[in-house]
Amino acid sequence: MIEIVDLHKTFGENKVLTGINLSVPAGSTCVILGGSGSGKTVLMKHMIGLLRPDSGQVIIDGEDIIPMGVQSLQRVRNKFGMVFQAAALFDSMTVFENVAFPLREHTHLSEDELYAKVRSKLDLMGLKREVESKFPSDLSGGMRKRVGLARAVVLDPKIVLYDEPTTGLDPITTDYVDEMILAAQKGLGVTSVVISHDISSAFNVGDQIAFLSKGVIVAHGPPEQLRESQHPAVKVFLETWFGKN
Ligand SMILES: Nc1ncnc2c1ncn2[C@@H]1O[C@H](COP(=O)(O)OP(=O)(O)OP(=O)(O)O)[C@@H](O)[C@H]1O
Repeated sequence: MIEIVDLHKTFGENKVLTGINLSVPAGSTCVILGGSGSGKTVLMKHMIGLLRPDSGQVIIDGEDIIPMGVQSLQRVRNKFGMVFQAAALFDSMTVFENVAFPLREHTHLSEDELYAKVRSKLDLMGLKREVESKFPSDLSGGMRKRVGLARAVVLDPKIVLYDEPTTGLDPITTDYVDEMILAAQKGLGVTSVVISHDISSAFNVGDQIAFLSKGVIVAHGPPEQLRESQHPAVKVFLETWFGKN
């Protein structure tokens, strides 16, 4: 579903990506793990065409998006749902209207159809009817995340990108969010890319983990395989978690 081929990106003197190769099969969840400033967000922005590389290819669902013009790029972007670190909900809208917003913008569904669609996504995220009329400020951080995720999948995207979905959350809420990511994968069959520096969460949700260090992916594979990696950057990073257990 996503194929990154020899991707390079430099900002001034700062060589951020120096030959990224990554393949994310349809229906799988790939976690991109790496330290602060290692280029995770820059890599994700290339996947939706928000940044243009110096060289390399970004192939989404069989199409290289790099040479694309604005219209074609927009068509490909419609295949994506995004979940940001801050849930980025509209504070002045109810939960229902937040989740309905992309449908009102991009479809011509009747109110009944729209309600059914919103309800099915809220169900998927375990959000009950009484939550629909609440405002984001009335919800806990974990609930806001779930509403954000319901909104991200309401247009039935093929791919969902999560930018540090568990940063700043307590361990129980983090587990909740992990479950929601898995629910979206299993319930909707989406392909997911999760940017994280949360090792526990990465091992919970990832079919594949790609470890980014100094502009390249130095280890990539199922979680158990990553744990065995002998790459020094991976070892040091994982020891901060597994070393304590
Ligand atoms: N638009 C930009 N212009 C110039 N430099 C940028 C730009 N975007 C990112 N960078 C630089 O690219 C590097 C990688 O940044 P990026 O945000 O991808 O890191 P990250 O791995 O997501 O880190 P974190 O986990 O802290 O969010 C940093 O040195 C950052 O300063």
